[in-house]
Amino acid sequence: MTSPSTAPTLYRATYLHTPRNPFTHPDALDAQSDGGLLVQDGVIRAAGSFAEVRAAHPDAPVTDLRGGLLLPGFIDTHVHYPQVRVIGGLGLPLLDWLDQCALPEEARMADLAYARGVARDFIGGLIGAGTTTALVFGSHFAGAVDAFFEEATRTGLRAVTGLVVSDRLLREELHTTPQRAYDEGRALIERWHGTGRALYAVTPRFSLSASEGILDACAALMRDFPGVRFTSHINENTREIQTVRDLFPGARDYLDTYERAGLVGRHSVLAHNVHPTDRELGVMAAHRCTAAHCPCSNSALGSGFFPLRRHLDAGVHVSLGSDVGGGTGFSLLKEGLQAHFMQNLMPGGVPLSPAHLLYLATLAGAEALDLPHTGSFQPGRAFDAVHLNPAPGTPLDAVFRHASSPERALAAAFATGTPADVARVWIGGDTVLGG
Ligand SMILES: O=c1[nH]c(=O)c2nc[nH]c2[nH]1
Ligand SMILES: [Zn+2]
Repeated sequence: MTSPSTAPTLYRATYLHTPRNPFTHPDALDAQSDGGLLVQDGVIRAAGSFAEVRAAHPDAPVTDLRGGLLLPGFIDTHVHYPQVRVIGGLGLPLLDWLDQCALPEEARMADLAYARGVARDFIGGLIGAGTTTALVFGSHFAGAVDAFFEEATRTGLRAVTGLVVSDRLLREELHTTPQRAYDEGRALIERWHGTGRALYAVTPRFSLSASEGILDACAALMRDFPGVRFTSHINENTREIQTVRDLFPGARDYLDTYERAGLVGRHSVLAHNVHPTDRELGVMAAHRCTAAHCPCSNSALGSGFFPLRRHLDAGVHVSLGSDVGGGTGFSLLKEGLQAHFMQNLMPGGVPLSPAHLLYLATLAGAEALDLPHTGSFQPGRAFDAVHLNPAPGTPLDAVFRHASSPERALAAAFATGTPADVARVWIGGDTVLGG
C-alpha cells in the first residue's frame, strides 16, 4: 500500500545544479535566475523557470526563496565521525597527527555516552554546512556506530557508514580480529543497511593498519551482502606509502593491497590518492571506483597536491570530501575553493569553474555512492537542497544582490560562503535545518 500524497509545494528561487558532468559536458550547469521546483512527497516533480512551472501548476502554494541561492544538498564522500572534536590539529604530517590527535580521541568512543555526544556534534556540523548525504568513516567500536546510525535516523541525514576495522600499528584498544570484524560488521549490516536512509560501508582504516586477514574479512562481508559500499584510504602520504610497501612485499602497489582482496569495485571510494601510480589509476578506472579528493586535509597535513588531471585523463571518477578532522571543517564550499586554489597553484592543474566545483560537491558524490535519486534537481530525484542566504550587510550578500548572473553568485558562494550562510536545508523534502 502506498502512503497518501501530501500537497505539493512550489519553491521559487535562483537555483543552480549540474545535471551532467562538466568535465565531460561543457554545458553541464543549469542555472535558473527565477526558477521553480515543484516538490511533492519529498520528490522533485517539475523543474524549470518559475513562469513555466507555475503555468503548469497554477494552484500549488509557493514558498518564495528569492534573494539567495538554492543548490542541491552537498554530498561529502569522506569525513570522520569520531574526529569532530579534534578539528584543527595543524602542523603535523599524517602519521604523527594520527598518533597525537586522532587516535587518542577515537579511543574515547568506547564510551557510549561520549559517542552519542560526538554523533550529535558531528551530524549537527554536517547538516549545518548544507551536507545532506555523507560517506562517513565510522568508529572502531560497534556501539559508537550504532549511536551514529541512531542519530542519523533522528536527524534525517542520508548516511553511509560502518565499523572501522584494524588489527595492527594503531593503539591496542582500537584493534580487532578478522572474526570479530566480520561478526560485528554482519550484525550492523543486518540492523542498518537499507533501513530508512542508512547504508553500510565496509571500512578497513587503511592497509597500514590491516593484515591480509582483516582485508579478507572485509571482502567476505562485501560478498555476503551485495550492495554494501566500501571505503578506505590510499596514497595519502609518502611515509605511509613506504610503510605499506614494506608491510605487503608481494603487492604491486598500495591499490593492490585492496585489489588482491577483491575490495576494488563500483561501490569503492578511496580517500586521497595524492600519490598514485599510472597502474593504480588504470585499475581504478577499469573498476569504476572513486577517488575522494580532500583538499583542505591535504593542505593541513602537508600531504601534497592531488593530481586531478591524471585522474581525469585516466578516467577515474573523482568526488569531494571534507576529511574532518584532518580537514578543517564541514563546508564543501571551502573544499571547493581549496580544490580550486590547489589546481591553480600546481603545475598542470585543472582550471576549475564554478560548475566544476558545484558538480564535485553534489552530483559527483551521488555518482560515487551510486545514489541516483540525489545530487541534482532533475525531476524524479529527492528534494535534498541547501538555501544559501547570507545575512544583510555581509560581503556575500552584497555580491548576491549585485551579481550579473547566477553563475557569478555561485562563484562567490564558493569563494566566501560559510555555514553561517546556510539558511535552510531539506532532505527528502523535509526541512532539517532552518525554515
Ligand atoms: O586523513 C586521514 N585521516 C585518518 O583518520 C586516517 N586514518 C588512516 N589514514 C588516514 N588519513
Ligand atoms: Zn580520512
